[in-house]
Amino acid sequence: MSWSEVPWLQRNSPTASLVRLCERILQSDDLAAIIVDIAAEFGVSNCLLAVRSGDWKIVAARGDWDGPLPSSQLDSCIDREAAVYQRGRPTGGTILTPTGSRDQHMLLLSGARLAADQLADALAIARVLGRRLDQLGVLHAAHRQVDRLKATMKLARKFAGETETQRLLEHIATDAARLLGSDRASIFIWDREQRQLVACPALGVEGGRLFLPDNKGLVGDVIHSRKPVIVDDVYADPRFDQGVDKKSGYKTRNLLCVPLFDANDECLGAFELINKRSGDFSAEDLGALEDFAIAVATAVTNTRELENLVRNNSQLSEQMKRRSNIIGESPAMAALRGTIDRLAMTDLPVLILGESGTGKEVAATALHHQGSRAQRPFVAVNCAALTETLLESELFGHEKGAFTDAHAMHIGKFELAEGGTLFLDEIGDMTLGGQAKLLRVLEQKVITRVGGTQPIPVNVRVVAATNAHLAEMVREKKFRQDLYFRLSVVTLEIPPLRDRPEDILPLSKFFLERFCRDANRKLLTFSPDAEKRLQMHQWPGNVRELRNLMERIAFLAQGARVEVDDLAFILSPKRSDFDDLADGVGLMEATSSFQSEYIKRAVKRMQGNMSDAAEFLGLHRSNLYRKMRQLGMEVDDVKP
Ligand SMILES: Nc1ncnc2c1ncn2[C@@H]1O[C@H](COP(=O)(O)OP(=O)(O)OP(=O)(O)O)[C@@H](O)[C@H]1O
Repeated sequence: MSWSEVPWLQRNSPTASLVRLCERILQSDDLAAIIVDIAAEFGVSNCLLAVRSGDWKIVAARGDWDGPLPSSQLDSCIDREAAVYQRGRPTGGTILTPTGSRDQHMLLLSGARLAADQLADALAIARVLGRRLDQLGVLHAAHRQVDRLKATMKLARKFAGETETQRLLEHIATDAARLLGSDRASIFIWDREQRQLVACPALGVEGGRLFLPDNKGLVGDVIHSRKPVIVDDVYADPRFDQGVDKKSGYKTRNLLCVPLFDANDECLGAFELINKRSGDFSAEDLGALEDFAIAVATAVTNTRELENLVRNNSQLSEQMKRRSNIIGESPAMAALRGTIDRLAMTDLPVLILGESGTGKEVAATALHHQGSRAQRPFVAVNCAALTETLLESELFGHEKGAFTDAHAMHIGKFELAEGGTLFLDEIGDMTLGGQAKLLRVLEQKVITRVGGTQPIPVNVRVVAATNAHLAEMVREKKFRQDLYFRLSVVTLEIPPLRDRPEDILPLSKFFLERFCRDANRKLLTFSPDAEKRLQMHQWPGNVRELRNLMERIAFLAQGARVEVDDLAFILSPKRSDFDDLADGVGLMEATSSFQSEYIKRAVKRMQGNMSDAAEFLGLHRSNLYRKMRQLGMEVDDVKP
């Protein structure tokens, strides 16, 4: 049997047209058309669909309802779930019937020929209409949710491009208020350390930011309970903090507030909408704001991380810049600074030579920071610390699976230094195989990761350094001549500290100040004897030794002034000045030897000025000459 053969639908069946009407109602989503259809079926001039939303409101109508809606009768029908027939209105009979919809709709029919026996039919049709209204409600809510999610996704993409938290929060607030039909929106970021909430943007408040204690108000409640709130009348809610309205001069009526969670489910703060443009906030608004909050939390976390990175990066480069200050008053250091000034803006390869600890890396960082590559990375590699295979993967990187331990792809130092400077320290320790590979990259300016095939172009300035005698190594064929020429287009030579005594005190004071700051103590000074002692030391470990000594003094010295005893304890004669004295000599001979050496250094420090040297040694000038004669020394022996 087909549907059209069902007896209820046959022409002579009293129910046929009602069943057909039910069918049309259940298929239509046009409420106005449904109401017209119902009016026609019942032969009435007026047909109304009304909803109880606070007061009664007309949703759809056919004809004009004469007079106000009979609110109390409608209330009574809904509450009793009963339909009524009334006679006596000027237009004839009236039927009021509940639809049974979730949102409490009533169907009203009125017409001259409307009879009491149509009540049952009207109630049945109203129930079918009620079902359809519920279905349409769900459908419309789903459509609205899809639209909102689309809009949220679009905004999330926009937020993802934002790099500053403050600007991001302002965009979010404006977009959220617009999307959810409310007057204002605010985001509260929870500063747990300070136990406060930072509201942003806080419109009407100077600076656009408002600081509130985190245990007050509805927002305080939301972040601690981790649950959202909807409040229809905030002034009737004891949790509401009226102080905010007083500060901003804005009157809050109702609000919706949801917590913001990051990916680890940590509460970041709260998101609040204030004053819905029409009516109160609904459960649907809550769902929408919660969806929106997910995108907001992700965007806020990302921007904050980015800001931290940028801050750390600029702190680091500031730190690097400070570290690249070349301290020293000797002519050698003045010349070095001048050469670096001239070289910094070029891309010429530079080879820095000097004993260990003389400041070769400091010179390399100064070259980087004073040049056009300063905003790009400075990457240092210690070539001595790496075997040939490791060096290759360290410099050029490797692809995943390139060798047994290559569990993941690894970016090499050349790629990391892109646009910046690569500092190859201890270049003299690189194997000949490593040198060949490095030379090829320097010539072609292209690298290939170990295990890879793709050539990757690199734009890197190379600065190399060594404490080895590279030219000698070239002669001995331990270092490739072609690489030597490529690296040493310009050579900077940093003299050992013992050959630039003018730098000892400025460096000592510079480091002592830095380490006193680190040790959180008042700046220490040197006694005149301590200064002399520092200047007489040979500094075999160069500036690094001096730096380490100052660090220990800053943390260990007990008085407010560094005395010679503080140094005697650290600058043990065994370790330095006396190393070069012959072993196994008698005390007299050793003493004479020490005195000769000491006098020689004093004269050298004073650049050959015998009066200054005598003063430095605490002797009268004539006594100095006498002493020298006693020791068998000639003036020409000691003059530099
Ligand atoms: N002229 C200088 N001004 C300020 N600090 C310096 C100076 N020279 C060296 N230093 C400091 O001394 C220490 C050693 O310097 P650096 O590492 O540059 O020496 P290096 O010659 O590269 O040593 P190595 O050959 O052992 O690598 C560092 O802490 C550095 O900051």
